[in-house]
Amino acid sequence: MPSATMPSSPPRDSKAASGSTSYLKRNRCRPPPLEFCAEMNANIRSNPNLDSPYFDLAGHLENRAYCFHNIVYADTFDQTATLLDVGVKSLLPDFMPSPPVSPPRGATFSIRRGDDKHGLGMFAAQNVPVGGIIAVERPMIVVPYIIALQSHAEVDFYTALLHRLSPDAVANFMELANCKPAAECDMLVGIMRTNSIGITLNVPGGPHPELPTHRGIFLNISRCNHSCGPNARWQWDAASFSLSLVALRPIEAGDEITVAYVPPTISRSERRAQLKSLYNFSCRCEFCARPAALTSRSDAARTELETVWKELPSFETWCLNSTIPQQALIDVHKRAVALIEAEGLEMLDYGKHLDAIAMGYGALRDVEQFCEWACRARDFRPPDSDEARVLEGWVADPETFPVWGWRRT
Ligand SMILES: C[S@@+](CC[C@H](N)C(=O)[O-])C[C@H]1O[C@@H](n2cnc3c(N)ncnc32)[C@H](O)[C@@H]1O
Repeated sequence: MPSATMPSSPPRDSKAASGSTSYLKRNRCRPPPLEFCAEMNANIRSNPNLDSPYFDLAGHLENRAYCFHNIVYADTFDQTATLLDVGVKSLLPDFMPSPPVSPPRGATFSIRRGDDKHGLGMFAAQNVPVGGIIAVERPMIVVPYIIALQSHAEVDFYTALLHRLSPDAVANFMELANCKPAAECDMLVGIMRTNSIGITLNVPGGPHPELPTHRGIFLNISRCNHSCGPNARWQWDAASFSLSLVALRPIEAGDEITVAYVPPTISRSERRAQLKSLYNFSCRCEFCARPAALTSRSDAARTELETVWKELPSFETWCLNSTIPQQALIDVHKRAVALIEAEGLEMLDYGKHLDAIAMGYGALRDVEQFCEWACRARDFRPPDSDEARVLEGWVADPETFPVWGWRRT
């Protein structure tokens, strides 16, 4: 039953809003019932984001104590309300520094309704080049990815976290989408599950590799709808506690900005099943809407992209072993580039494939092809990035490429 009593106006000068911490009693972290542990263990072990194939809830809970804590920033008065493991909190700095990147001047996006009935979405307000920053945002709420208490307590945490934020922030949170039916969970839990984005904090996991992994709510970036061939990706910077939204393809003013909610290399039917179970929608992106005849080709292309790196010789091996055909490396990367472009999957190592092709031609002393592919690799990077500068230098003088002509013939 939905039961959240919303904090209508948390006092601005309250203890909560000042960033001080209040510790949850350790005895609340006692292991929950066995069936609950077994269910959590199975979920966490199979979650690729957590990389914890041996997760054990009881072990994770041992000595775990949480605190509420407001993160404050050097460059803004905004605050982030967090629920953190006490040990994790003790490792974070008092003030988070400014983000390493910032979006260009002027409005870069708007949040509005599109034509395709996905509810609200994020739309580009100006043209954005590949690698361009669309938005940079601090989270409003951060909680551990695994809150190691019984699920019925979750709503109490979210209510307490909202009490630590301004009334405007709370109102904005309450307007976020909720894809979960009331019978399944409380509204606050539904909003968290619909909108939170996985982030990793700058703390060691030690015996609990899942410990640094958290979920964050970002009021603007959480509005991005899903596409199975997204034109943008998230880039989390743990040092400044900021999330950037980066263009994967040139985006024109007015285009919808999309990200991938589920791994794009699984088949169309698996993607749709995951989206339905996690976010309760039937995907209507342009890739899902392709005619059925193209679906099996698309599934095969995505599977091939997932395995491509495993089947490749390393660049060094290819350089030094003349029995490996000259084109063996370059052709495989070119095929990957073609598949990525056809499937709209620039999020899958597109830049690394372009680099590898340029490097292959550099090792073969092919000036023309080297420059062509190094330019493509450069153009995929943000214009003022270190990577773009290095590639630019090689294009200007190919022989400065460190392994120029290394391929044995
Ligand atoms: C994180 S919210 C995204 C913002 C949301 N559209 C809103 O109005 O705030 C996720 C929800 O957006 C909708 N959505 C996102 N991508 C979609 C897609 N490709 N096809 C259909 N619905 C989509 C679904 O209702 C999903 O549960």
